[in-house]
Amino acid sequence: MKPDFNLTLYLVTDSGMVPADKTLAQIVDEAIQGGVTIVQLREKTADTGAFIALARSLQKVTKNYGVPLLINDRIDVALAIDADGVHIGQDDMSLVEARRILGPNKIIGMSVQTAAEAEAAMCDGADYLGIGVCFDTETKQISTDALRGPAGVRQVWEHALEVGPVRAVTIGGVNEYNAVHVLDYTRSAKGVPLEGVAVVSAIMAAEDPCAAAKVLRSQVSFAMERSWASKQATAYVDRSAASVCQAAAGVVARVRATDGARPLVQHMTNAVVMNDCANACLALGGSPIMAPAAEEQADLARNVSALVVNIGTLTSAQIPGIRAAMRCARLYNTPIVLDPVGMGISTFRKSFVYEILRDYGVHVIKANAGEVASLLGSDEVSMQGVDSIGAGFSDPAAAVSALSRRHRCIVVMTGRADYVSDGTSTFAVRNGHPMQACISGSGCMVGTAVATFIQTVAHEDPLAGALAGLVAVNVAAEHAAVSADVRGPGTFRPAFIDEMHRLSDDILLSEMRVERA
Ligand SMILES: Nc1ncnc2c1ncn2[C@@H]1O[C@H](COP(=O)(O)OP(=O)(O)OP(=O)(O)O)[C@@H](O)[C@H]1O
Ligand SMILES: Cc1ncsc1CCO
Repeated sequence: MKPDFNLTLYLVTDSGMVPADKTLAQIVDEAIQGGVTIVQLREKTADTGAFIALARSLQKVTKNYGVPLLINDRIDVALAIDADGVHIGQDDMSLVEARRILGPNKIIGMSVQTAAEAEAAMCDGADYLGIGVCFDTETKQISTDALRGPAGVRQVWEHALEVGPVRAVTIGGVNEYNAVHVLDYTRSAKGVPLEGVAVVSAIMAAEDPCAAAKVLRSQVSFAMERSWASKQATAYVDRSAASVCQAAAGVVARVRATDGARPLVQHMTNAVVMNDCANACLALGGSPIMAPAAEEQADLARNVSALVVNIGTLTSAQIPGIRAAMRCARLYNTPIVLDPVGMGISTFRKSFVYEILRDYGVHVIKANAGEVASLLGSDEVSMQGVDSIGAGFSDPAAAVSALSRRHRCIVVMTGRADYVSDGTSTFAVRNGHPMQACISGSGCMVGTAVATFIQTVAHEDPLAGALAGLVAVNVAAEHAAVSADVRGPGTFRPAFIDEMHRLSDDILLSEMRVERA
């Protein structure tokens, strides 16, 4: 009988990464203790005799734990040690040939980069697919025509699911920082996840392979059981406006009730709005920090409740800090709110936003209509600098829900009317005041407010968290605009902060104007 196998955490070995004071077998032993569920021995240069000896030494370890051992490429080595199976690439022996030699009781996996390769491998009887290359690595460079990043992996995976029953992992640059993003992002439209991730250097090159495997295993479990994408998969609920408003008011009540335990909101934001966003965060019940240095992100990240990434005044000097902040946020599963300010105005901004969405992923995109159009690759809405101009989308609800589905995140689109979507439920929000458009940064403050509130429900109900932030700011603006001492934008600005400070969940619930879109 073919052995049972579990693809949750798949280790591919690399002898070149073994330090002088250890053996490959020791590393594999430690990695299995940390949670590796299947091992592939990959040796590109070893002579046959040495390869077989190494395979035997690993087999002692894997057998001890009941973990399957697969041999990369070399069917002869697999036969010599009676391994559990083989993993073959597109340039190796054909799958049909391998199956003929190994028989029905061995596991045969195959590397695929395209939908056509996946389909062919399935038709030839592959037991699982290794879909890659997810991210470029030193050991594997993606071929120029292959699809890049988690979006490309998702496309291959969705096609494979249409072909028939299939099991798969993704491989290429996956590590403890991006595993949850990769697994969330690659879920099929119907929510079916890959079974796990395959890693090389994240474990092989780790100082402590057992600890590295433990973190990776817990990240995979998080993606399977606790992340919002995992819940979306089981409970795709189309919600009523009343229920989501109630939930949003509840979020505001929770944040404002936590005396002394304010959520720490880390901002990598623009120089124009930094001060306003810090004060808005405080007024709403959060605790702001603007810490841009790459060097301090690891120290800070453990205590951060939410991260805002706003590219309004992006410079290349800021990029390493933003990358470090996002990496750390991902490790702790901290919600990330992206404000792609003015992204359409330059290739510089656009390519950084694409990098963010590909390499880290975000929990919320907060953008005006021009920025949403740019993200969708649509020319329906134009920008002038950082402002969206014109009448907006003819079907704004379709635009936000398409963007939400594409990036598996909540989308908040601001403007005269605002729209919020989780890809299944989409709402129009009719609060706010034209005076908001007369001050710079009112959209950035929405991003801050979303981050301040979303942390309490980040992976439970991010739609309610995002809505809470949006309506809190907009209802405060309505109050501020009519206060006696406001005579124009200059006096509106401090009154706006005052009203954020005075806000209560009762006021919000009675004044929210939210409807299904
Ligand atoms: N005419 C309007 N009526 C009501 N509310 C408005 C109006 N214009 C903007 N707003 C509100 O102002 C906030 C910011 O929206 P806007 O689309 O102007 O953001 P933005 O372009 O990102 O702003 P900025 O770049 O200055 O931060 C949202 O909460 C929105 O509801
Ligand atoms: C005016 C301006 N320019 C870059 S960022 C910013 C603030 C509003 O987004």
